[in-house]
Amino acid sequence: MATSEPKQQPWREEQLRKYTFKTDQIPRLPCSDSKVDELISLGQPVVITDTKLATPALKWTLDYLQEHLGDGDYSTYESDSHIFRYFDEKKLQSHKGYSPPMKRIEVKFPEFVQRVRNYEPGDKKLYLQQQLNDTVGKQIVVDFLQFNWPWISTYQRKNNWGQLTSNLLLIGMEGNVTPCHYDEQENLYAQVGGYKRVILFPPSQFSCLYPYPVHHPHDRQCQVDFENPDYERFPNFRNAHGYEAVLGPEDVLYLPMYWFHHFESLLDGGLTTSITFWYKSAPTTDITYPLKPQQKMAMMRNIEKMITEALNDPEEVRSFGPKSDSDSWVRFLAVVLVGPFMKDMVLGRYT
Ligand SMILES: CCC[C@@H](CC(=O)O)C(=O)C(=O)O
Ligand SMILES: [Zn+2]
Repeated sequence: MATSEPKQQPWREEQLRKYTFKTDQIPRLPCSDSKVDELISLGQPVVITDTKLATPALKWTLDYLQEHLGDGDYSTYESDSHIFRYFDEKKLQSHKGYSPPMKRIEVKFPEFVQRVRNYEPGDKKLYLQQQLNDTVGKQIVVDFLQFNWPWISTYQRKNNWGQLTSNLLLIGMEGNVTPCHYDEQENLYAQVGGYKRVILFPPSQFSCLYPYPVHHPHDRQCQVDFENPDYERFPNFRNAHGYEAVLGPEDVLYLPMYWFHHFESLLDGGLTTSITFWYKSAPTTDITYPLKPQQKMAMMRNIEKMITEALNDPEEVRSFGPKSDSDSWVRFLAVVLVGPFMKDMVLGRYT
């Protein structure tokens, strides 16, 4: 009997960036496997195959999209490096001195195509991140309506998720990195074109990942530079342990709310196309103790917001450095409540 040839891996190890932490594999299961339902209901990540979730989008090449997307403006980030760290433009107001490392521009799709195709080393890198809305051409609407909505609605219903809030079309250049961060919504992430590596960390590793303070423009984004970790400021990063997978066309990743994630388009892998399906989370019904790590993260966010609003002066909250000699609440809280909850909230983030 012919032995089944091990499936030829369509990418090479050297296409993955090298980091200091160890990782295990994210489970990869066919949608027919009942374990998929179990993992999603437990809020555990899983790569799901054979869903046909966004099959019509497999034909969304640059030429096809250029022909059918219409002449709307497309939100695109340009960066001097391969790093595309999200920033909240509304929070830039209270951080006058801070200039984010990338810029959001609005481009017509043909301009995006032209810049990507004529890219030369040294040019700014581009990452199109556009919400699919009613400005798209009718062929794209036809494709969109043919997504496997019955399948995805099953999970929305089974897990009591709220409404579908948005579908983001992501078109990235090879090597682009969306650095580690968390989101506050459930995400079924459809990989459509090219190969993307995803590295996840559970909410329980909050203390290893040091997200920016809530009022900072990089709220929810990790401060640790994975390519050059500062172990002085972020000693606990040594204990980070990730879960990873390389997503290919038709793979769907269930990315649970509050799970930290890093995405990279493979080196020398060409363009990547992905579509996110973000859902509001299920309402919290019964609070059981001990609290889940994601509930503690939500609590920390509320405390940080409360303190910042109460003090009404981000300077007082920003850091304990010698310059802020004010007897700030955060200093008081961090000294008085040195339990793990406050330590995780404060150390390496406000210190
Ligand atoms: C703007 C969204 C980017 C995406 C990661 C990536 O594909 O680069 C992500 O972080 C998510 O789907 O949550
Ligand atoms: Zn995200």
